[in-house]
Amino acid sequence: MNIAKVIVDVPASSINQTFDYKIPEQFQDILKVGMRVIVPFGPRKIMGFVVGRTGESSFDKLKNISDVLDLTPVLTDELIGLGKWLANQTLSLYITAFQAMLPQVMKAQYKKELERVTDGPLSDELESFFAGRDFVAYEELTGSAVSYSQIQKAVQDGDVVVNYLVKSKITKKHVTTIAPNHEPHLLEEAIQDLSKNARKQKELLAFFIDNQQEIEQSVLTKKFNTTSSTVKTLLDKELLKSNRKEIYRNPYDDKSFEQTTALTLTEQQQETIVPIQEHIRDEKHDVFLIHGVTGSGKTEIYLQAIQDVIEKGQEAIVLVPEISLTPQMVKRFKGRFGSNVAVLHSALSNGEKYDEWRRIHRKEVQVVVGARSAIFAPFENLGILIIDEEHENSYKQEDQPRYHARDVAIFRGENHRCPVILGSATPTLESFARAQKGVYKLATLSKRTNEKEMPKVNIVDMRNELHEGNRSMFSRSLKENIEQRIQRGEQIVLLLNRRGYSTFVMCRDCGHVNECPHCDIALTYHKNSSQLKCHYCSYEESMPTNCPSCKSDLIRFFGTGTQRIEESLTQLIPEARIVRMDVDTTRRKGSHEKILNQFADKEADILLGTQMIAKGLDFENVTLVGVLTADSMLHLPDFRSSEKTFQLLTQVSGRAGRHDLPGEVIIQTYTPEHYSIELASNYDFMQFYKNEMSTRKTFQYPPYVFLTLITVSHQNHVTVVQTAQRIAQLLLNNISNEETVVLGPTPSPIARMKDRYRYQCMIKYKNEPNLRTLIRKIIRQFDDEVRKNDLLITVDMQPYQLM
Ligand SMILES: Nc1ncnc2c1ncn2[C@@H]1O[C@H](COP(=O)(O)OP(=O)(O)OP(=O)(O)O)[C@@H](O)[C@H]1O
Ligand SMILES: [Zn+2]
Ligand SMILES: [Zn+2]
Repeated sequence: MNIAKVIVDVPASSINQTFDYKIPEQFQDILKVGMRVIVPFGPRKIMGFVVGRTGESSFDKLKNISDVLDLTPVLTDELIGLGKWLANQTLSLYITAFQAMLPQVMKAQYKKELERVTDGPLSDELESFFAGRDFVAYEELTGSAVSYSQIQKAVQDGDVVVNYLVKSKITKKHVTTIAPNHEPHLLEEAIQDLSKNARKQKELLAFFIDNQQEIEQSVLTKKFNTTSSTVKTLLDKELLKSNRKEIYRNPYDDKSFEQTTALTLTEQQQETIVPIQEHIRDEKHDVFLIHGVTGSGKTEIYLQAIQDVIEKGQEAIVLVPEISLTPQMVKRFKGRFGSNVAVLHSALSNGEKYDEWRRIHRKEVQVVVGARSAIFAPFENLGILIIDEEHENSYKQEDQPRYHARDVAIFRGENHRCPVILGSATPTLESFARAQKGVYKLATLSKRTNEKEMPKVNIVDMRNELHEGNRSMFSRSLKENIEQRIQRGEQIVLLLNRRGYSTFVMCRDCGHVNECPHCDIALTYHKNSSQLKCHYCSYEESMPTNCPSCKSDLIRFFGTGTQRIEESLTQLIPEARIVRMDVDTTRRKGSHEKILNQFADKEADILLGTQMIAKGLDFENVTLVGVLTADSMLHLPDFRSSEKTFQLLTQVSGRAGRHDLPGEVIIQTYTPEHYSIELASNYDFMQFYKNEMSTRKTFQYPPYVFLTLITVSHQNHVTVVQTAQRIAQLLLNNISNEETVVLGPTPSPIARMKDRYRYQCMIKYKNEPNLRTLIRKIIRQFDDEVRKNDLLITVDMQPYQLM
């Protein structure tokens, strides 16, 4: 078995297969499947994953593995299988799938360097380039006096060689600790011997006479307001000793979480958890959909099911949407399971993510709570997988591999023979339809745990407000209610539904709109910097004073940003204390938490924000929720826009009256008669489900059909159109079912992005078993153009973002 099968780090479909390498003598005992290795590939050395070992190969003249990067496998057998499945499901490359399962820092970095291998003289330019060094980074060539042809010649002559290096980015964090090296009485003597001037040295020694334990060097120097050189002097004299050790970057101080214990479950919770517990006990797989209203105690069910799993010695993965990975959610898991929990989300630094991953990899924790990619946690004995807020779009990755975490969870649940739990107050139509058919097991929690009524929802028709002369963003009723709550010392959550909205700049005379020169989209106005920015390609320009088209100075910005709402709210209700939460105010690390703490400490009356305030938050003093414009999302070119509106309104309403004080919700809208708004105000999920299902049936959208989206992009408009047409034709000629529909090619909703034109084809089908094979075959025909001509073809087997 001295041959390794390796998936190499070359992202090209022609290389998407295993390559055989000989395992040299010195690695034969240590090399295991799932480890990363360095292998020669053409003239280069690159990273690869070992996915198998074998005794024979159909190739002779195998090259040797150059080096082994890991001491223990980073991919388990299960994850290797999962990676292959994922690549096939999403039509991506094996290497891309494997890399998606590991922390970012484990991706290899490649570097080229030039090495001087002759002692003899080189040309003058080369001598001064090497300047006495044997190795020089390849990048230094640019800007030097040496031409590429000179280098080429030196390489041909054998004077210089090009080395290809594989570097791993991984950094481990170390701390240095200091401890006394002698008994206290000896330190006492040492103090006597020190010169008068060595005041700091004496202080340090005196400290260690009383404290025999080790202390971090940085803590020590800070405590005595001194530098590391003082410490070094004492180390040199061997009075103190130092120790360097590796530590984990732990973004959470586990001790600071108040411990909680299991609550006595309500009757509905009990009915829900029993079958889940049976599945855990019997090691049986099934998917459970918990449809539970906001505040019905879904999280408590997760916690108690996980407790069972832990006691069995097994492991649990919990996915929560990125934006609800708030300190509140983390607190609930850390509060119950303490340091047995690893947390993975995007606000962590790459180093922190890597350290959390290693705690999982080394089996130092049994629970991981995280965003989408935490579904790949390298546990080997899973007892449960949970996806909270299963309707959230962030579970779908919008980049290769374009997977949905729900599918991965179910795949792993089958592997490990354990239950998968999907929870939501507003399940997706897809999941709910499966539960109705009995594919998933449905559990319903219709009541809040405290038996409180759901907050009453009032709809305000903003057209009436306009008729009666109120042109502000705030209806009279919302204004009065806000004032009343402030007087009572209660708090308010205000949601600005900003999707599909932006603050764009338009000329009032000629209607000119400032657009990005590289993308087909209006620029967004940013007040702080007085800049216009593109949200797709980060192009910027300063706010013009005159219209670029007609020179009029009546150029103004339109639309509604949270910042503007805050300003007009302050004018309207001067006594209101407002905290704002949106992408601008939460960019810095920790700011999210700071804003929420401020609000929890009642330093503000109003929490004003975008989607990110709609879920997960639980503040007992919030008695009013206001939605400023419920319909801004309804008219987007997306068949899910009604569903998303219903979900958002239901979620945000759930923030009110969660505790003793009764809650109320005010929804402002221009289309009060729309069923998703009306039914959300009655918390009528079932009716919404029925209405929406019949719409989907009429227009043939999921869950009645499957969709596949193929997008083509290129700088040249003609190339894009022709390629898209050819793809559409090939699809039409080869599909097997006459019910299958190929739509397009049509320009994508954003028809140009970053100077690239975009066209798309949509395939709607019920039964097309060979579609993946067919698409792979079609795309392979464009391989050359993709490689040489910078053509881009992307396939999404389960599109969510139709923009
Ligand atoms: N059995 C119980 N007895 C008493 N209180 C409970 C019980 N279960 C949950 N709670 C409390 O009820 C509140 C709501 O529960 P939880 O947050 O678990 O609900 P949820 O369904 O996850 O809510 P949401 O979907 O709105 O986030 C929490 O404050 C929780 O501590
Ligand atoms: Zn103009
Ligand atoms: Zn742009």
